[in-house]
Amino acid sequence: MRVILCNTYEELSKNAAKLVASQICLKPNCVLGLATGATPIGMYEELVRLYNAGEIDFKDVVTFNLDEYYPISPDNPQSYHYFMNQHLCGRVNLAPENVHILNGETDDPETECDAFDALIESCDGIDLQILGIGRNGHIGFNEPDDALNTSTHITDLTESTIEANARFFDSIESVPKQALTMGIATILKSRKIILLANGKEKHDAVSQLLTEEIDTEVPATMLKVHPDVVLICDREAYGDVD
Ligand SMILES: O=P(O)(O)OC[C@H]1O[C@](O)(CO)[C@@H](O)[C@@H]1O
Repeated sequence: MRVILCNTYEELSKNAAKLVASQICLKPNCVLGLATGATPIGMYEELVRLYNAGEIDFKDVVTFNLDEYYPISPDNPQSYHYFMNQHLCGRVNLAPENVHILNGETDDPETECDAFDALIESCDGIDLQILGIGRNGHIGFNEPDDALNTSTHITDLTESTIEANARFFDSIESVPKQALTMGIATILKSRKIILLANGKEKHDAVSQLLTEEIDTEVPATMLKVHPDVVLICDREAYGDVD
């Protein structure tokens, strides 16, 4: 795993956006796997800036989002549909038919998840997957457990994730208790992966990732089997602070 250590969140965001922009320039019809949460917001800001400067074009780019709460309406400002529209899709020329986000309102989650994996396969897989990391080491919403699901699936959120994400909701009671998420194999099939982490809250997860053996109780450690992962993190997350 290559590590790019950054001094600031701005530097982290620009480095991540630069790698995404290079992917788009190399392959204008590339398939991107996208993440939500607080961490990638700066990267999306930078991508929008590059788009407005005429440096990248999203016309033929295809996207698949990692996860979505369940149940949740796409109109809910805390849904990942809403997030993506606000931070990227509504601000660049991504074609709506090329944007794929799991439906948090489906009454048949299993069929929804199977169809999502099949659609990724039919697009010849993900070229570049962006990931954040949960405080407990989750990637997507693959929570620590004694076994991990390989394909896209519905999952229960842990108390730790519900508490961490309550900051985005009116109250902890409003945080959905479940989510739909790409599975570990869905993520690992991506040709290249960028993992973003900033802030001291992520230090334990990052240090477990870098120092521990593969362990389903720290789902991010599964990334160690992938040949092309870049961790872009700040010094607080890395632990390199005075
Ligand atoms: O960037 P944050 O808000 O700390 O979230 C960490 C990760 O957890 C999630 O909320 C769940 O997948 C992701 O969206 C994010 O990458």
